[in-house]
Order: sequence, then structure tokens, then C-alpha cells
Amino acid sequence: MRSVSDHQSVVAALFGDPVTATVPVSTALGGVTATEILAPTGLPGFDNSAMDGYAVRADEISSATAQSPVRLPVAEDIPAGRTDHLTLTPGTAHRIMTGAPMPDGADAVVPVELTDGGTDEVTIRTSVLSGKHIRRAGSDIEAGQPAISAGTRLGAPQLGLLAALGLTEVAVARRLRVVVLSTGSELVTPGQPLSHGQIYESNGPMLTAAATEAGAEATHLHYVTDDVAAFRARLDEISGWADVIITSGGVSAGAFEVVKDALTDSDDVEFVKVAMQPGMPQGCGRYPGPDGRRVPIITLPGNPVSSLVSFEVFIRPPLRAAMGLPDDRHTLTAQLSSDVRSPAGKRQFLRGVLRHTDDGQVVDPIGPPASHHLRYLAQANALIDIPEDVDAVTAGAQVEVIEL
Ligand SMILES: Nc1nc2c(c(=O)[nH]1)N[C@H]1C(S)=C(S)[C@@H](COP(=O)(O)OP(=O)(O)OC[C@H]3O[C@@H](n4cnc5c(N)ncnc54)[C@H](O)[C@@H]3O)O[C@H]1N2
Ligand code: MOO
Repeated sequence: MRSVSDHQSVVAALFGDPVTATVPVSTALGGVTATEILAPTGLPGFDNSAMDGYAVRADEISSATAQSPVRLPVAEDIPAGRTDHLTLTPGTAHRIMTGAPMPDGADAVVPVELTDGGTDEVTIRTSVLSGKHIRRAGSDIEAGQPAISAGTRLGAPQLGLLAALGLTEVAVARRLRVVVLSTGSELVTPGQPLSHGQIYESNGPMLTAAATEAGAEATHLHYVTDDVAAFRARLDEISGWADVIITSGGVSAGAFEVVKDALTDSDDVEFVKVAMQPGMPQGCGRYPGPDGRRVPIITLPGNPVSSLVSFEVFIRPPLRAAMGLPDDRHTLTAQLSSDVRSPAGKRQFLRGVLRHTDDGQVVDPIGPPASHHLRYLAQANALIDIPEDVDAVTAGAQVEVIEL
């Protein structure tokens, strides 16, 4: 049997380096910057007022008090958006709004609250220091300075900054198109009636969600019959556009294993047993599409817990790396709250609930190890990682935990 870490390396080798694509900023949410982005312009682009008030020369109102205010004629109104260049004539004030360009010659803004709000003439009751309430050109970022570093995941603030800089396109690591192809004649799409022996298809939606959550563009397809030729024809079609194919089911030792039957005896995909529970039967390789593309394909076992745990252990880290994304799963040590057993010679990933207590991290194992218990998977927020050479761990011991 192959070790988990060896199979991780084999799967990871199927993924290439991130590919750069230039996309409109409007569609770049969630993308990862491929390069450092330098500001093409400074922000703010010009000196402007931080307050609604009056642009003045500070030395002309330095004596202003409530008892002895200074009166100045108001020579201009400057709303935000006024585009002409103005100069403040000595002995006057300009009524100015937040974001409006400062007139040349003015070196401070008096907030309207400190005045009588006059429109022809303003009475100023307080002095202000030179420079007060002015947002200087380039004080946020200067033209040519790094705005966003390479490898940044673009969220709302970053998209706001790109827009503020007037950028319409951004180079990002391309999101990979992942196809999740579930197989199994017993599987029925939720919403349809079930006959005896049939179950609802759950791996497809689950793995598609996992791939999407990992940052990929994931599509779910469901293949129903056990016809090997038809299955290969389906893969031929998918391999024309998918970057990664993930199948679930049909890889163990049974008589109707469409995935294994379609891909075995080829040099392209290998089927192996990995010393792991859940997730022992695995397959991976490159599917040779008719157009010459060799698309990474990872064939996961059908048992639901096995398929999701396998995705976490083998696919998620290299999938994210191939999109420029860091591995964001945290591995930590926690105290086990009850005894567990583990099959000798297999690395076990048990479902657990991780709690952060005053005395440190504690993890409660939940559910049996069998790989059809979706309920416990849905309750878990962590996987407890029990090494291959350990067959029992007692309560109170420290264990490795992968936080989900
Ligand atoms: N004789 C042996 N039998 C089995 C072995 C073995 O080594 N020898 N391995 C067992 C282990 S471990 C696993 S895991 C499974 C893997 O089986 P397959 O990958 O071939 O998956 P299926 O047989 O198609 O399905 C297994 C199980 O999972 C259910 N399933 C499958 N797909 C879905 C889906 N999309 N949504 C919900 N449930 C799904 C399916 O109905 C089966 O109950 O093999 C063991 N057997
Ligand atoms: O190894 Mo299977 O994946 O436990 O049920």
C-alpha cells in the first residue's frame, strides 16, 4: 500500500504552476494577483478638502475667536466635481465641500460648524492651523508605489483600490475549471423519487462545493450507467475544456466499477490502495483527450466521507497552489477528549469537533470510523490525523488536528 504522503506527492505532481490571465476588475473577485500592482496615479489625485467648510489662508484667521470672529467675503463655491483650477485671492474665503479640489493659495479648511455658514460673507469663530482638513495629493498612495502585492486574494477592499486607481483589468492566476463527475447507477438526483436500492447523489454537490470553496470554478456532472465506452466518450468531451477532472465512485474491487474499468490497463491513470482510512482506493493520472490535452484526473472513492476526506488530503492543497492560493488549512495540536482506536498500518482521519478552551485546544472524536456517516462529517470542524503506526490513542493525549 502507498503511504498518504507518497500519494499526496503523486497527485500534486499532476498540477502545474499558476497560469496568468488578464481579467476585467469587475469579474476579478476571489482572484489572486499574478504580479505586483503599482499605482498608475497617486491617491488622492489632488489636494482636496476633508470637510464641508471654507478654504482659507490660515494666517488670515489666526485671531478668530467666538468673541472676536473674522469675517471674509465668499468668492467661490467649490462643490466636489468642479474641474477648473481656482486661486484664493488674499482676504477672501471659498465655500468648499468634502472631496472638492483646494484652490491654490488656501492652506486650511474651516469646518462649516465653526462658522455662521454664510454664502456671501462668512463669519469664522475659530482659528485653524495651516494644513488642517486638507487631504494631500498622494497621501494615501503615490504614483508608482506598490498598491497590491503579488499573490493577494482580491476581495472587496482590493477591488475598491483597483477601481480608485482607475484600473479596469488585472492580471490574476487563472481559476481552474474543475469538473466533478459522480458515477453510480444507484444515484438519483435530489428532488426525484427513490426506488428501493437507490440513494440520493451527494458526492457531486459536496465535492463541487469543496472545489468552489477552494477557489476553483467547479462544475458538477453526473454519469449514470455502467457503460464504459459511453463513460470514455463523456471524458473525451470533458477533457476538451476542463483543467482538472475529479470522479467519485467506481474505483474499488467490485464488478461494475465504471471508472476503474474505463481507465485501468492504460499508462495514463493508475489505481492504488493508499494506507489510509477513509479513502483507501484511489486513482490518479492524466486523461488523454482526443485533442491531445492531458487533463489531470483524480478518481476518488465513492463512500461520501472517503471522497471528501480524500479531496481535503490529496486535492485541495495542490489545487489551491495551482491557482496561486496558499494552503489555508491549519494543522494544530489538540488534546483528545476520549479514547480512539485506529487500524494498524493505516493513517486515519477521524472526524472531530475542535474546541478552543481556556486550557488550550480540545478535540472530541465524533461518529464511527466507517465512511458512510455523512451526519458526523457535517458536524465536524476538524479531522483528527492518527499516524499509520498508531493503533490506539487514549483520552488526554495530544493529537494532530486539521482545522476545516
Ligand atoms: N471487496 C472490496 N470492496 C470494497 C473495498 C475493497 O477494498 N474491497 N473497498 C471499500 C472502500 S474502503 C471504499 S471507500 C469503497 C469505494 O468504492 P467505490 O469507489 O468503487 O465506490 P462505489 O462502489 O461506487 O460506492 C461506494 C459507496 O458509496 C456510495 N456512493 C458512491 N457515489 C456516491 C455519490 N455520488 N453520492 C452518494 N453516495 C455515493 C455508493 O452508493 C456506495 O454505497 O469500496 C469499498 N468496497
Ligand atoms: O477506505 Mo474506504 O474509503 O474507508 O471507506
